[in-house]
Parts: sequence; C-alpha cells; structure tokens
Amino acid sequence: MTPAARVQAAIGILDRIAAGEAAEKALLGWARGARYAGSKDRAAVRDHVFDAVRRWRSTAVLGGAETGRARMLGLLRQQGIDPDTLFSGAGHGPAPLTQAERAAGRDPAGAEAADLPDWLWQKVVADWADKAETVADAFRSRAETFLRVNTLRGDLDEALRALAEEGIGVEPAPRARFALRVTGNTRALARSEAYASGLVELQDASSQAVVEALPLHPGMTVLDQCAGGGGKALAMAARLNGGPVDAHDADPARMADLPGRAARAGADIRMVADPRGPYDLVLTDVPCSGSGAWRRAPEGKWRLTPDRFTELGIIQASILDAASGLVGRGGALAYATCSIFAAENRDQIDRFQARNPGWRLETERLFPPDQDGDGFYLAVLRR
Ligand SMILES: C[S@@+](CC[C@H](N)C(=O)[O-])C[C@H]1O[C@@H](n2cnc3c(N)ncnc32)[C@H](O)[C@@H]1O
Repeated sequence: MTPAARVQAAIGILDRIAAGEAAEKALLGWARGARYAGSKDRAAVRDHVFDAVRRWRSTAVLGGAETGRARMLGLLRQQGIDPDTLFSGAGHGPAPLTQAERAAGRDPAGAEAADLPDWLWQKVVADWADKAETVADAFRSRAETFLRVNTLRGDLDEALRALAEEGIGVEPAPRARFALRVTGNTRALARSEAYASGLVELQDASSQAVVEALPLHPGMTVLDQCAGGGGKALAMAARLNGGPVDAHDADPARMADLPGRAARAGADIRMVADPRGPYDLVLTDVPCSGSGAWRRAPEGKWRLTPDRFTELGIIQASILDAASGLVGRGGALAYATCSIFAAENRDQIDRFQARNPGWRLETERLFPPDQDGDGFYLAVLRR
C-alpha cells in the first residue's frame, strides 16, 4: 500500500468508529477485506487510527469536520505533514482537498486541545492543577512497551543478553528495578524465546512499581483479590520466590490465561473462588476509570460517563470493605488503581478510614502517566 492508501484506509475505519463501532472491531473488519495489506501496512493503518482516536476532538476541530477525512487532515496538520502530499488522489489515496476543506478548521482550545470531554478535562484540572496539560498531553501520545524481568527464570543481565541475541532492543527503565523499556523490534517479542520461556513478561513499569512498593516477604500469605489477567499476581509471586499467591476475580473468566502464564513464569498461583483469609496481605487492584492507561486504550476517555464514574466509586469502596475483612491481625491491605483521579484514589482511602477506624496509611504512591509508565495509584493500609 502507498502511504496515501494507508491514510485512505484509516479514514474509512475512523468513520466506522464515529458510527459507534469499537476501534479494534473496525480495524479487524477492514483487515478482513484488505488481503492486499501486508503486516507493515496494517501496523501503519493501526497507528493512524489510534493516533486519531487519542486526538479525536482536536483533530476534528483542526480538520474542520467530524468525519474520518477531516480527522486525518487534522492529524496530518498536527504532525506537521503537508496534507497535499497524501490527499492527491494518486495511489488509492484520498481525493485532493477542496477549497472549502483548505479553509475549514481552527486551532483547538481548552478541553478540545486537551482531547478530553469537558467534564473530564475539568477533573484533570481540579486534580493536577499546573500539571493538567502535561497529563492530558500524555494521553494524546503513544505508550511505550515495558517488560518485567521474571526473577524466577533469570536475572536482569540474562534477560538483556537473551533479548539482544534475538535482536530486541531494550534498556533499563527507571520506575521499577526489573523494568525494561523496549526500544526496538517490539513486534518480535511475542515470538521470542525470552518471552516463551517466561524470562520476561509484558507489564507496564508503573504496574511493576506498585508491586515493588508492597510489603512482601517470602512465607507471607497473599491474596490478589481482583486478579484479572494476573499481571500483579505474577509479579507478587516473583517477590515471594515463586509464591504461593491466591488469585480471585469476581469474573473468573478474566483469569482464564493465568494458569498458562503462571506455568510459563514458574509461579505458584492458586485460583480461589471464595477467599476466606486471614491473609498477611490482600491486594485490591480495583476496577477503575482506567485513566492512567488511556494512551493504550484511548476509547476509554470518550466512553466514560459521569454515571459510570460514580458507579465505579461505589464498587471500589465495597471491594475495599470486603477485602479488609480478609486481612489478618497486623496484616496489610493494599489498594491500587490505574487511575489519575483523586476521587478513585486518595478520596477512597480517606472515606475507607472514616468508615473503618484502626487502619493507618503506611505507604502511598501516585505515578503520573509519562514516558516512564502509566498513571497508577497505590495505598497500603495496616491495622
Ligand atoms: C484492574 S482489573 C485487575 C488487573 C490485574 N490485577 C492485573 O494486574 O492484570 C480489575 C478486576 O477486578 C475484577 N472485579 C470487579 N469487581 C470485583 C469484585 N467485587 N471482587 C473481585 N474482583 C472484582 C474485574 O473482573 C477485573 O478483572
């Protein structure tokens, strides 16, 4: 495909997304009908689409309309690419720009420029004050890929050597001890021996830093109360020299891949349908807005509603209350979100402490979404 044809493909997919289709589904629908597209074409089209979804508002304002065509035009303008080089009608690319299209569009302002719905931009400003623009900007950029070296399978040097031998570029990442930033050949990872053998796991560096900040020691009894795919359960098992870690999720189907991942990682993870306790440590990695990871899943910021945000707050409080009953005397209750909002973070802890006297805040971390990892929050309480 020519670069212009890739832009034309993205335009069609963005129109499907605007009509209500999920981005992944729209991409898949296009790919099925585009057998001529090679892997590089697919990756380039995907990048255009997700870049535009991250910048859904600003690209439409700059492009002058709420269409896929205008959004791609706006995106190219933002990227400093002369649209006429691609909107030429040649090579299966988009038709040349009309005079009206050339004249349309203006610079976005406020929430438009932040690429957030108005109500969320107000929340970011309220919580992050002079850092609000930096936070919003992070959501408008692509996320980097991070690996966790699984110390149950090898050490940092072994991982660096193994990845280098397979032509995968990495460098140590500052946010967590065993975090590596992928700097080249990311696509080879899934097929790499380092990954297949469990020497490295895909995990965001802030997610790793959360587990690193937990008071974990081999021999402790540990429950991951909202285990999901098990990223944190596996990282906790590594800190426990293999485990065991009890893993629970209200939706057990979410843990479907966990036994396979645990076997690959050499971790002892036990699925528990009805955890009883008492545990030395219970981690609640609760459902949240997902705001800290909006650059990976940018549709989240457009889909979230104030009602859902309120509902999430109620769910978070009830999980925290239930989990506190599973912690033994002197034990620790850890609360984590991949959210950047105080309502889901510190406010939840303040209200929990007001409802449940006797718990003191032992550790608190708030990681901003930036080049070193996603946005994440952790509070560790002890009684
Ligand atoms: C943020 S995800 C967990 C991610 C996971 N810990 C990881 O590191 O990969 C939140 C999980 O909480 C689960 N969940 C929702 N309500 C719950 C509840 N009341 N009790 C336990 N888990 C719940 C969801 O099914 C979801 O898998």
